[in-house]
Amino acid sequence: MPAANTPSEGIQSHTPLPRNMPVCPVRGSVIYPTMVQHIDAGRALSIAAIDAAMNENKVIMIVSQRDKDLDDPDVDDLYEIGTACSILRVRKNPDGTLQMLVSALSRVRASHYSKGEFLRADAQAIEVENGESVELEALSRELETKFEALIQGGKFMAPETVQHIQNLEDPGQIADHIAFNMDFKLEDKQSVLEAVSLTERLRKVLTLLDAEAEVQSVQQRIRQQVKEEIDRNQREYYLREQMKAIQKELSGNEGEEGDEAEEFRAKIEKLGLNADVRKEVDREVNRLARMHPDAAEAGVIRTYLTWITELPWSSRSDDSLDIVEAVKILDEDHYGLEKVKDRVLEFLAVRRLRKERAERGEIDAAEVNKGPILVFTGPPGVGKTSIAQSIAKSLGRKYVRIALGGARDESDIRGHRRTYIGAMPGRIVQGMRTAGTKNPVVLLDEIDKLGSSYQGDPSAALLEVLDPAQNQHFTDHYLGVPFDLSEVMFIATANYPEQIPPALMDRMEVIDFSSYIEQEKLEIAKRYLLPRQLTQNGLKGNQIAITDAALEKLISHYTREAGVRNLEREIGTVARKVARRIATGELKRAKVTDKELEKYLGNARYTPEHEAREDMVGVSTGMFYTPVGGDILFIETSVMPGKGLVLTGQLGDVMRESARAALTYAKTNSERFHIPRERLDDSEIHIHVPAGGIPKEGPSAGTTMSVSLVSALTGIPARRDVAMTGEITLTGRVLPIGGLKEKVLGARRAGIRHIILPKANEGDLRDIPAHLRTSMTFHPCETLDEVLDVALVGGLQALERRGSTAKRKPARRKNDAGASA
Ligand SMILES: Nc1ncnc2c1ncn2[C@@H]1O[C@H](COP(=O)(O)OP(=O)(O)OP(=O)(O)O)[C@@H](O)[C@H]1O
Repeated sequence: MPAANTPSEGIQSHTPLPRNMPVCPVRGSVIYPTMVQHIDAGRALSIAAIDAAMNENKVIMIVSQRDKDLDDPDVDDLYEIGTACSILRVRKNPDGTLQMLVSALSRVRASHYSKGEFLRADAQAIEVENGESVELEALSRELETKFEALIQGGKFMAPETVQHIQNLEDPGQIADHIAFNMDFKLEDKQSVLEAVSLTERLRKVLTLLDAEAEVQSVQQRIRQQVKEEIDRNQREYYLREQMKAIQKELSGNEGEEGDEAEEFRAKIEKLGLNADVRKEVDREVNRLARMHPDAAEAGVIRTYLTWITELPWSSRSDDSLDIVEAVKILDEDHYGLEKVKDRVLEFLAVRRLRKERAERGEIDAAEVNKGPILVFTGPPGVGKTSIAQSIAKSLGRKYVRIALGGARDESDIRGHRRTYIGAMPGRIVQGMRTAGTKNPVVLLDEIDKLGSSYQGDPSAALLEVLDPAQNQHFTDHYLGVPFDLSEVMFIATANYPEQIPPALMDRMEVIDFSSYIEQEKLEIAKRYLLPRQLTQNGLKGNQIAITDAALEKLISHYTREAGVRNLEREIGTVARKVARRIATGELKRAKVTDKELEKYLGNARYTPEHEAREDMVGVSTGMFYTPVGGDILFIETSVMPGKGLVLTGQLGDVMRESARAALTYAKTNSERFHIPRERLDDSEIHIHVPAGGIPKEGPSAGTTMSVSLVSALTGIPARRDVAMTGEITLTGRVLPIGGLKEKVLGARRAGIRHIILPKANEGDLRDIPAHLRTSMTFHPCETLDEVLDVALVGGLQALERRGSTAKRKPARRKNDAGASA
């Protein structure tokens, strides 16, 4: 410890320092011994201190204030360690501020500050410890190397400063100068000043340089990355421009093709594609941009991109789930169909509740659309398609119909891969394009007409379309990227639900539409079809009146259908003809009565089948069902000399088997029915089912055949007012059949009042409108004996009675069908 207050380092080490000196606080910087520096002073407190120092021995303590924002620092705001400086020169600026040039003498520690007009300090020079020389040497070399590396690495420092530092020899000075010139934080600079031991000071500066080097390398890495990115962009831009120029040269036209890719890019930008899809699509655009516009491949890509840009990737319509409104719309567009409407409304109500729960966050949004797919089944023209349209209308959604009839390959649903010439997306994606939103109502029409072939089963692909767990990522082969179908509401239609592939059926809920009876058709015609046809044909309501009788005749004599499609067409024809007569001035208004119908539509096209005129031997009345509705048919049997069973009338295999079963039954019961053995053994039995060229199939004519056969063999006539249906077994049991409702409606239309049906079908009678049910008599039967009891004139008793008379004379026959027997 020196006895006097002698500077321990510095240029004027011989000059003793005063024990008390004025203090000039500085902000944000630290001055180290041996430096010569300009200091600007503007604050009154600094100016006063400088003045005082000049009047004393020109020594002043320069010290940093801890907070550089303080204008008038107090004693506690100053660091304890500062630098004693000798003032070399002071210059007064015109604005009253001072500039002084100081030479830093020594690190000093203030043991006490006092504040008056300015600050003063009792300060003591700090003895610097040199430390071990080898270590010092090592540290000092390391410091020089690090500093140089930093400068080499691009750290900016004025060249003359760098040179000055490199010329210094004293390690302490080197450390000080580096600390002064680098942009270290104030606390770090102060800590270098406060480091009393030289080795500690060097270590501190080394650490700070290390941190600086770290920052520098990160900076460099960032710079490099930015540069590479810019380079790549520039390179791509440059290449693209070159390519455009080359294409322009080759094609001789003004760069349209480059613009084409740009146009696609702009459209794609707006589609809201997810990242994966976007990547794939961008790749195709880039390929297109690189290609000659006339190249065949370019055409393929162009078509692909057009498809992509026209699909609804993110646009959707808002659902309106207002049930009251839905009821209104369904009623407005459709007569009757109460059960169907109820089910549709329930379905909408469930959706609405689910949507509300999803909005409250109680269930996942994806759950809203879950649930069975509705499938509307029933004959053509009963309103399946049009009610689906009304559902879309009431939901405020777009509507598209996708025809599935005849779809035989997987590619019909899923499209062809783009490698095929003329490849196209499948019907689903085509439908989505037509819809233009991602949440339309999609009607999958005729789902029962899906075929299958060696090229894959379309129903498997359809399964994916309808499965909520999979259809979010439905992949069409042509698009090659997933398309989200999860928001679509699918509804299917089918004429024959039993022909829907079972796997699909599992996911569906059947809503059955049955055929209309005459009365319903009349109402639909009056309320919906007629007004619509009038408008379509430019007629006003008062220009034409069609009487109810005319409409009834139209229904019975000009159409034969379960629905009302042909009826509408025929009404349209009448309306058109009337319109023509009005337009030519021939008429002002027309009244169409049933008598006049022929004038407009020509001769009646159908004569409805009516119950037979009388009870006949060998002729029984059956019922059948086709897609156009139910009707009756007659089965005739005649027995003549000869051998074997002859069946005519375009009968299918199953129906032929029914006939054989009926014969076997008759044979096994021949004794009971008093049928002579020789009549069975030496006769040709001919069963004929008339009614033109209509092919007939199915087991349900079993009872009718048996009645016809037994009647022909026994000579007991069958009742004309009884129609029947039912499958039979060899032992004479009666088994259930399908389509009962349609069959009964058909029979009723033909004027029949007694129906024999299998006991097991009794429950189906519920589907028949009550007013029809009460006006008819139903005979549920379990055995053929019961059937014969109802169907034969006189019932089973007649058979037994006949036993006593048969041997004497054959029964009198009333018709020619059995005449030759
Ligand atoms: N109950 C009804 N009320 C009013 N109009 C009806 C009703 N039922 C059917 N129609 C009308 O009959 C026509 C045919 O109906 P639609 O096309 O919906 O039949 P469909 O059952 O879908 O037949 P397909 O199975 O052949 O597709 C439509 O114009 C429809 O508006």
